[in-house]
Amino acid sequence: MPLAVVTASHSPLMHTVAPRGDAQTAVDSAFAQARAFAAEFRPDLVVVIAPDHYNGMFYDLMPPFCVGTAAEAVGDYGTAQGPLAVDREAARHVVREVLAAGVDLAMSERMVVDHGFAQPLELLFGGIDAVPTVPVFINSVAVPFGPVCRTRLLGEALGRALLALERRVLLVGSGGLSHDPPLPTLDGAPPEVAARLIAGRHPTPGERAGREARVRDAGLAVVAGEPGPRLNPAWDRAFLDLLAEGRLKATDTWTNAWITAEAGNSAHEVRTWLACYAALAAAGPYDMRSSFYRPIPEWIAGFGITTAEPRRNS
Ligand SMILES: O=C(O)/C=C/C(=O)/C=C/C=C(\O)C(=O)O
Ligand SMILES: [Fe+2]
Repeated sequence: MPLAVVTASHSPLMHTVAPRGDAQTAVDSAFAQARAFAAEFRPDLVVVIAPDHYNGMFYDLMPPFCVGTAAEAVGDYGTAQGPLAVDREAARHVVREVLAAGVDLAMSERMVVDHGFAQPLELLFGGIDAVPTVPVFINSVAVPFGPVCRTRLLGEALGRALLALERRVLLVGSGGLSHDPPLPTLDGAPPEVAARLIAGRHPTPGERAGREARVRDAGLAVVAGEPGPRLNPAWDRAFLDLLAEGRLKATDTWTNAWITAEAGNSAHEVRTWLACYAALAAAGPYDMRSSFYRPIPEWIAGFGITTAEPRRNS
Protein backbone atom coordinates (compact mmCIF):
# COMPACT_ATOMS: atom_id res chain seq x y z
CA MET A 1 0.00 0.00 0.00
CA PRO A 2 1.27 3.45 -0.81
CA LEU A 3 2.93 6.18 1.18
CA ALA A 4 2.75 9.89 0.36
CA VAL A 5 4.32 13.02 1.82
CA VAL A 6 3.33 16.58 2.63
CA THR A 7 5.92 18.85 4.25
CA ALA A 8 5.23 22.37 5.44
CA SER A 9 6.93 25.06 7.45
CA HIS A 10 5.08 26.16 10.56
CA SER A 11 5.19 29.57 12.20
CA PRO A 12 3.88 30.99 15.45
CA LEU A 13 3.45 34.25 13.55
CA MET A 14 1.28 32.87 10.76
CA HIS A 15 -2.03 34.02 12.23
CA THR A 16 -0.88 37.12 14.10
CA VAL A 17 1.56 39.01 11.86
CA ALA A 18 0.60 40.09 8.34
CA PRO A 19 3.44 39.70 5.86
CA ARG A 20 4.05 42.27 3.14
CA GLY A 21 2.78 41.84 -0.42
CA ASP A 22 0.95 38.70 -1.49
CA ALA A 23 2.82 36.24 0.75
CA GLN A 24 -0.27 35.34 2.79
CA THR A 25 -2.33 34.63 -0.33
CA ALA A 26 0.50 32.60 -1.83
CA VAL A 27 0.88 30.51 1.36
CA ASP A 28 -2.90 30.02 1.60
CA SER A 29 -3.07 28.76 -1.95
CA ALA A 30 -0.06 26.42 -1.44
CA PHE A 31 -1.78 24.99 1.65
CA ALA A 32 -5.00 24.58 -0.38
CA GLN A 33 -3.01 22.60 -2.95
CA ALA A 34 -1.46 20.43 -0.19
CA ARG A 35 -4.93 19.90 1.33
CA ALA A 36 -6.26 18.76 -2.04
CA PHE A 37 -3.29 16.41 -2.46
CA ALA A 38 -3.94 14.91 0.99
CA ALA A 39 -7.67 14.57 0.33
CA GLU A 40 -7.08 12.87 -3.01
CA PHE A 41 -4.62 10.43 -1.39
CA ARG A 42 -7.30 9.48 1.19
CA PRO A 43 -4.92 8.47 3.99
CA ASP A 44 -6.20 6.14 6.66
CA LEU A 45 -3.20 7.04 8.84
CA VAL A 46 -1.24 10.28 9.15
CA VAL A 47 2.27 10.18 10.60
CA VAL A 48 3.17 13.69 11.74
CA ILE A 49 6.89 14.32 12.20
CA ALA A 50 7.56 17.55 14.07
CA PRO A 51 9.79 19.25 16.61
CA ASP A 52 8.87 20.77 19.95
CA HIS A 53 9.71 24.20 21.35
CA TYR A 54 10.04 23.54 25.12
CA ASN A 55 6.37 22.78 25.54
CA GLY A 56 6.44 19.00 25.73
CA MET A 57 10.12 18.03 25.71
CA PHE A 58 12.59 19.48 28.20
CA TYR A 59 16.20 19.07 29.20
CA ASP A 60 15.23 16.97 32.22
CA LEU A 61 14.99 14.15 29.66
CA MET A 62 15.46 15.22 26.05
CA PRO A 63 15.16 12.33 23.55
CA PRO A 64 16.52 12.76 20.01
CA PHE A 65 13.44 10.94 18.67
CA CYS A 66 10.17 9.94 20.33
CA VAL A 67 6.92 8.31 19.16
CA GLY A 68 3.74 9.14 21.04
CA THR A 69 1.41 6.20 21.70
CA ALA A 70 -0.89 8.85 23.18
CA ALA A 71 -0.47 12.61 22.84
CA GLU A 72 -1.98 15.90 23.90
CA ALA A 73 -1.44 19.37 22.41
CA VAL A 74 -0.77 22.35 24.71
CA GLY A 75 -2.70 24.83 22.59
CA ASP A 76 -0.03 27.47 21.90
CA TYR A 77 -0.13 30.28 19.33
CA GLY A 78 -3.85 29.93 18.71
CA THR A 79 -3.81 26.18 18.04
CA ALA A 80 -6.25 23.81 19.71
CA GLN A 81 -5.55 22.28 23.11
CA GLY A 82 -6.42 18.63 23.75
CA PRO A 83 -5.76 15.04 22.70
CA LEU A 84 -4.60 13.98 19.25
CA ALA A 85 -6.41 10.99 17.70
CA VAL A 86 -3.39 8.72 18.13
CA ASP A 87 -3.64 5.29 16.52
CA ARG A 88 -2.08 3.50 19.44
CA GLU A 89 -1.60 0.14 17.73
CA ALA A 90 0.09 1.75 14.73
CA ALA A 91 2.29 3.84 17.03
CA ARG A 92 3.36 0.79 19.01
CA HIS A 93 4.08 -1.06 15.76
CA VAL A 94 6.29 1.83 14.61
CA VAL A 95 8.20 1.83 17.91
CA ARG A 96 8.77 -1.93 17.77
CA GLU A 97 9.84 -1.98 14.12
CA VAL A 98 12.11 1.07 14.22
CA LEU A 99 13.86 -0.26 17.34
CA ALA A 100 14.19 -3.68 15.68
CA ALA A 101 15.81 -1.95 12.69
CA GLY A 102 18.53 -0.66 15.01
CA VAL A 103 17.44 2.97 15.33
CA ASP A 104 17.01 4.01 18.96
CA LEU A 105 13.94 6.06 19.74
CA ALA A 106 11.91 6.84 22.84
CA MET A 107 8.24 6.09 23.34
CA SER A 108 5.77 8.17 25.32
CA GLU A 109 2.37 7.17 26.62
CA ARG A 110 1.78 10.85 27.44
CA MET A 111 3.50 12.86 24.74
CA VAL A 112 2.87 16.59 24.94
CA VAL A 113 3.11 18.46 21.64
CA ASP A 114 2.84 22.08 20.51
CA HIS A 115 2.14 24.13 17.38
CA GLY A 116 4.79 22.09 15.53
CA PHE A 117 2.27 19.20 15.41
CA ALA A 118 -0.98 21.13 15.76
CA GLN A 119 -0.53 23.63 12.91
CA PRO A 120 -0.18 21.10 10.07
CA LEU A 121 -2.97 18.92 11.50
CA GLU A 122 -5.28 21.93 11.62
CA LEU A 123 -4.26 23.36 8.25
CA LEU A 124 -4.36 20.06 6.36
CA PHE A 125 -7.19 18.19 8.10
CA GLY A 126 -9.19 20.82 9.98
CA GLY A 127 -8.32 19.77 13.53
CA ILE A 128 -5.78 18.12 15.82
CA ASP A 129 -8.02 15.05 16.26
CA ALA A 130 -9.51 14.84 12.75
CA VAL A 131 -7.43 11.90 11.49
CA PRO A 132 -5.83 8.78 13.01
CA THR A 133 -2.31 9.91 13.79
CA VAL A 134 1.08 8.67 14.84
CA PRO A 135 3.09 11.62 16.23
CA VAL A 136 6.86 11.38 15.82
CA PHE A 137 9.02 13.96 17.60
CA ILE A 138 12.45 14.88 16.25
CA ASN A 139 14.48 17.16 18.49
CA SER A 140 15.42 20.11 16.28
CA VAL A 141 15.84 22.85 18.85
CA ALA A 142 17.57 21.63 22.01
CA VAL A 143 21.29 21.19 21.28
CA PRO A 144 23.24 18.94 21.09
CA PHE A 145 21.98 16.97 18.12
CA GLY A 146 23.12 13.67 16.65
CA PRO A 147 24.47 13.51 13.10
CA VAL A 148 21.99 14.25 10.31
CA CYS A 149 22.39 10.72 8.90
CA ARG A 150 20.65 9.37 12.03
CA THR A 151 17.52 11.22 10.95
CA ARG A 152 17.75 9.79 7.46
CA LEU A 153 18.10 6.30 8.93
CA LEU A 154 15.13 6.94 11.23
CA GLY A 155 13.10 7.91 8.15
CA GLU A 156 14.13 4.77 6.26
CA ALA A 157 13.23 2.52 9.20
CA LEU A 158 9.96 4.37 9.67
CA GLY A 159 9.11 3.96 5.98
CA ARG A 160 9.71 0.20 6.12
CA ALA A 161 7.60 -0.08 9.28
CA LEU A 162 4.76 1.85 7.65
CA LEU A 163 4.86 -0.22 4.45
CA ALA A 164 4.40 -3.34 6.58
CA LEU A 165 1.13 -1.90 7.90
CA GLU A 166 -0.40 -2.16 4.41
CA ARG A 167 -2.39 1.04 4.90
CA ARG A 168 -2.57 4.36 3.08
CA VAL A 169 -0.12 6.40 5.13
CA LEU A 170 0.49 10.11 4.64
CA LEU A 171 3.71 11.39 6.22
CA VAL A 172 3.55 15.04 7.24
CA GLY A 173 6.81 16.87 8.06
CA SER A 174 6.56 20.13 9.98
CA GLY A 175 9.13 22.92 10.32
CA GLY A 176 12.01 24.78 8.65
CA LEU A 177 13.36 26.01 6.38
CA SER A 178 16.14 28.54 7.14
CA HIS A 179 15.06 30.51 10.18
CA ASP A 180 16.12 31.72 13.58
CA PRO A 181 13.14 32.87 15.65
CA PRO A 182 13.69 33.96 19.26
CA LEU A 183 14.07 30.73 21.23
CA PRO A 184 16.17 30.61 24.39
CA THR A 185 19.21 28.32 24.62
CA LEU A 186 20.40 26.49 27.72
CA ASP A 187 24.00 27.63 27.34
CA GLY A 188 24.35 30.98 29.08
CA ALA A 189 20.67 31.14 30.07
CA PRO A 190 19.84 33.05 33.26
CA PRO A 191 18.67 30.69 36.04
CA GLU A 192 14.94 31.31 35.57
CA VAL A 193 15.18 30.66 31.81
CA ALA A 194 17.34 27.56 32.37
CA ALA A 195 14.74 26.26 34.83
CA ARG A 196 12.04 26.71 32.16
CA LEU A 197 14.10 24.86 29.55
CA ILE A 198 14.86 22.01 31.97
CA ALA A 199 11.34 21.44 33.33
CA GLY A 200 8.99 24.28 32.33
CA ARG A 201 5.82 22.23 32.11
CA HIS A 202 2.42 23.80 32.81
CA PRO A 203 3.25 27.51 32.51
CA THR A 204 0.65 29.89 33.90
CA PRO A 205 -1.52 31.63 31.28
CA GLY A 206 0.51 34.78 32.00
CA GLU A 207 3.82 33.02 31.42
CA ARG A 208 2.58 31.52 28.15
CA ALA A 209 1.25 34.88 27.00
CA GLY A 210 4.63 36.47 27.79
CA ARG A 211 6.49 33.90 25.71
CA GLU A 212 4.09 34.29 22.79
CA ALA A 213 4.26 38.08 22.96
CA ARG A 214 8.07 37.96 22.72
CA VAL A 215 7.90 35.93 19.51
CA ARG A 216 5.10 38.09 18.08
CA ASP A 217 7.07 41.26 18.85
CA ALA A 218 10.01 39.88 16.88
CA GLY A 219 7.74 39.52 13.83
CA LEU A 220 6.16 42.93 14.35
CA ALA A 221 9.64 44.49 14.56
CA VAL A 222 10.34 43.16 11.05
CA VAL A 223 7.00 44.57 9.85
CA ALA A 224 8.08 47.91 11.35
CA GLY A 225 11.24 47.86 9.25
CA GLU A 226 13.88 46.27 11.49
CA PRO A 227 16.11 43.78 9.67
CA GLY A 228 15.20 40.61 11.66
CA PRO A 229 17.07 37.30 11.69
CA ARG A 230 18.75 36.35 8.42
CA LEU A 231 17.04 33.88 6.09
CA ASN A 232 18.96 31.94 3.44
CA PRO A 233 16.82 31.40 0.32
CA ALA A 234 19.74 29.87 -1.60
CA TRP A 235 20.21 27.23 1.11
CA ASP A 236 16.47 26.59 1.22
CA ARG A 237 16.21 26.16 -2.55
CA ALA A 238 19.22 23.84 -2.60
CA PHE A 239 17.53 21.70 0.06
CA LEU A 240 14.28 21.59 -1.93
CA ASP A 241 16.25 20.56 -5.05
CA LEU A 242 18.02 17.83 -3.09
CA LEU A 243 14.69 16.40 -1.94
CA ALA A 244 13.12 16.67 -5.40
CA GLU A 245 16.06 14.85 -6.97
CA GLY A 246 16.13 12.12 -4.31
CA ARG A 247 19.71 12.94 -3.26
CA LEU A 248 18.96 12.33 0.41
CA LYS A 249 22.34 10.76 1.19
CA ALA A 250 24.00 14.07 0.29
CA THR A 251 22.88 15.32 3.71
CA ASP A 252 25.11 12.71 5.41
CA THR A 253 28.06 15.08 5.03
CA TRP A 254 26.23 18.05 6.58
CA THR A 255 27.49 19.01 10.02
CA ASN A 256 25.18 20.51 12.58
CA ALA A 257 27.46 23.54 12.94
CA TRP A 258 27.23 24.13 9.19
CA ILE A 259 23.42 23.98 9.22
CA THR A 260 23.27 26.50 12.07
CA ALA A 261 25.80 28.84 10.42
CA GLU A 262 24.13 28.72 7.00
CA ALA A 263 20.47 28.66 7.91
CA GLY A 264 19.95 29.53 11.59
CA ASN A 265 19.36 27.74 14.88
CA SER A 266 15.87 26.51 13.97
CA ALA A 267 16.86 25.29 10.48
CA HIS A 268 17.47 21.90 12.12
CA GLU A 269 13.68 21.49 11.82
CA VAL A 270 14.33 20.39 8.22
CA ARG A 271 15.19 17.04 9.80
CA THR A 272 11.43 16.40 9.84
CA TRP A 273 11.33 16.85 6.06
CA LEU A 274 14.36 14.63 5.57
CA ALA A 275 12.77 11.86 7.67
CA CYS A 276 9.56 12.05 5.60
CA TYR A 277 11.37 11.83 2.29
CA ALA A 278 13.63 9.02 3.54
CA ALA A 279 10.50 7.12 4.60
CA LEU A 280 8.92 7.68 1.16
CA ALA A 281 12.15 6.55 -0.54
CA ALA A 282 11.84 3.24 1.35
CA ALA A 283 8.92 2.52 -1.02
CA GLY A 284 11.08 3.16 -4.12
CA PRO A 285 11.58 6.13 -6.48
CA TYR A 286 9.29 9.09 -5.85
CA ASP A 287 8.23 12.32 -7.53
CA MET A 288 7.75 15.66 -5.86
CA ARG A 289 4.33 16.81 -7.08
CA SER A 290 4.43 20.40 -5.84
CA SER A 291 7.00 22.67 -4.29
CA PHE A 292 6.24 26.11 -2.88
CA TYR A 293 8.87 28.46 -1.44
CA ARG A 294 8.90 32.05 -0.20
CA PRO A 295 11.26 33.78 2.18
CA ILE A 296 8.87 35.56 4.59
CA PRO A 297 10.91 37.82 6.88
CA GLU A 298 7.81 38.95 8.87
CA TRP A 299 7.27 35.30 9.89
CA ILE A 300 11.02 34.89 10.42
CA ALA A 301 10.93 31.92 8.08
CA GLY A 302 12.06 30.57 4.78
CA PHE A 303 8.59 29.12 4.19
CA GLY A 304 8.14 25.96 2.15
CA ILE A 305 5.40 23.44 1.34
CA THR A 306 5.92 20.28 -0.74
CA THR A 307 3.94 17.20 -1.72
CA ALA A 308 5.36 13.93 -3.02
CA GLU A 309 4.28 10.38 -3.88
CA PRO A 310 5.78 7.20 -5.32
CA ARG A 311 6.70 7.42 -9.02
CA ARG A 312 3.89 6.22 -11.27
CA ASN A 313 4.73 3.70 -13.97
CA SER A 314 4.50 5.44 -17.35
O1 LIG B 1 10.35 31.88 23.45
C1 LIG B 1 9.89 30.77 23.67
O2 LIG B 1 9.96 30.24 24.75
C2 LIG B 1 9.24 30.00 22.59
C3 LIG B 1 9.39 30.35 21.30
C4 LIG B 1 8.76 29.55 20.26
O3 LIG B 1 7.96 28.66 20.54
C5 LIG B 1 9.15 29.81 18.91
C6 LIG B 1 8.75 29.00 17.93
C7 LIG B 1 9.16 29.22 16.59
C8 LIG B 1 8.87 28.31 15.61
O4 LIG B 1 8.15 27.24 15.83
C9 LIG B 1 9.39 28.40 14.26
O5 LIG B 1 9.65 27.33 13.68
O6 LIG B 1 9.59 29.52 13.74
FE1 LIG C 1 9.38 25.65 14.96
